[in-house]
Amino acid sequence: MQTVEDSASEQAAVRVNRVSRKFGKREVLHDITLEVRPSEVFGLLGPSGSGKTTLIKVIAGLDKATTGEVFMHGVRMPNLSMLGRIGYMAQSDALYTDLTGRENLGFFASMFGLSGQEKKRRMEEVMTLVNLVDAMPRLVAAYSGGMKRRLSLAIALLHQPDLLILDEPTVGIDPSLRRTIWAELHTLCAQGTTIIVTTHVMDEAEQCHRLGMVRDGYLIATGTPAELKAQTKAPTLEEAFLTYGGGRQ
Ligand SMILES: Nc1ncnc2c1ncn2[C@@H]1O[C@H](COP(=O)(O)OP(=O)(O)OP(=O)(O)O)[C@@H](O)[C@H]1O
Repeated sequence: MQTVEDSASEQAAVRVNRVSRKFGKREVLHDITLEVRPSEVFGLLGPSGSGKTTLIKVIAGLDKATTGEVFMHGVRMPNLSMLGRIGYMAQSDALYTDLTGRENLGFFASMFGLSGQEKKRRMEEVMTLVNLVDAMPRLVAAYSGGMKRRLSLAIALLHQPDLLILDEPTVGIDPSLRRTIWAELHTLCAQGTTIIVTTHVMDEAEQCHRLGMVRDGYLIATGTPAELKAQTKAPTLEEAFLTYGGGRQ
């Protein structure tokens, strides 16, 4: 049976409804409600330790809210078929370092149910995207930090997810490749992918369609970068953040 909440959530790619998360007695997410619209890049902006990773883990179904709920296209999460439509890239790379890049990709591609020509084609496509084709035969142990990030991103994209959740995807990646990756995120978005990305870098936050500002486990503001600056009369997002967070009188 559908509840009123469920039907309201159908408009949103993701709806987070009054989510709190406690670790022991300590609450690190406080009553968070937000909506991510289909085909937008939604950024979660906040300093280290503010709760961004915890929130996206709850959204991705990797962690459970203590109270509250998450819906994806109106379906209450976690839901097995919806989980298969999510691509998740964690902050620390979950890679097999004693395998090559190609072997890592092949392993995850098989896990996602890809096989034959399609598997080969997708592996080439995602590695071209992150500029790692030449490194495919090399052991991941010999990759730099940035290369591992790019391989992790390639893996998250393999099964063409509807919802891509990226935890600080461009840490350790040089500015020119960072631009390429952001351009690709916008292309994916234009093709219908919804993207949630965490960042504490202001110039990346500027590239998101909408932002949720997170501080000390509270969602302190949501809006487009332009709206957030206009509402606070701040020239930069950083100043807007400080204004919302109570850092400026
Ligand atoms: N498994 C856990 N057990 C206890 N506390 C935790 C756990 N995971 C996260 N926390 C705490 O929750 C708070 C939010 O952490 P979280 O990793 O979500 O922040 P973040 O904004 O993603 O930070 P960063 O940008 O450094 O990753 C922190 O105070 C952290 O210590």
